Amino acid sequence: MNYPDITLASASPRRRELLTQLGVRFELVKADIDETPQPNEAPAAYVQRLAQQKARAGLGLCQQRPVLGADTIVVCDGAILGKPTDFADFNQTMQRLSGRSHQVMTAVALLDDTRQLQCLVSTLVWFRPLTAADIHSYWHSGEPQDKAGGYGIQGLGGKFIPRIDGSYSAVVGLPLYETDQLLQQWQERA
Ligand SMILES: Cc1cn([C@H]2C[C@H](O)[C@@H](COP(=O)(O)OP(=O)(O)OP(=O)(O)O)O2)c(=O)[nH]c1=O
Repeated sequence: MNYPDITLASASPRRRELLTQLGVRFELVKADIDETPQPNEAPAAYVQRLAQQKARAGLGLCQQRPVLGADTIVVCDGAILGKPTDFADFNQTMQRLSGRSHQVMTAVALLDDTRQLQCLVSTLVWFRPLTAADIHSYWHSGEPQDKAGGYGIQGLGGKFIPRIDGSYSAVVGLPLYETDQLLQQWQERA
């Protein structure tokens, strides 16, 4: 595939692996941004703003390549469930997700000084009912700590998930189909 060479503005090993899976040639920069939601900011607006800000922050650090930034959030009843701050926070999140469905939103932004392309992918994820023992042992596995919503579908967390409706790779952190489309669109209009 004829993709542009890009910069990935991300510290996430999952995003790196998914982009490699597509066969994209990229360099890495780490874009540190403030992830605080604005007052009354809707989840879809928030996740798109963060993806753009990560890409923008990367622009200053790269050598004239388009920069890709992405953000993933877990949304339940309109509330954004971020990375767990401690066990109490994680426990609350798991109680909320237990035995029902929620949304995972991933936004991707691809930009340089003159152009910007972006997409938003929303996936429904179902959790089976969780016991207190499930929640404790999952926390102590060490997996939830750096993950939006406190779980990883690609890891141990997958055993709680009987079904999804949408994009598996988007839940992990970077939607393969939509990212391919963005990169192709970028190249076509280069
Ligand atoms: C829901 C879910 C999230 N996640 C991950 C994807 C993201 O890496 C992380 C969400 O946090 P993000 O803030 O989107 O990303 P990040 O901080 O890991 O990386 P960066 O901002 O540098 O690109 O949670 C999974 O790995 N599996 C899952 O099932």
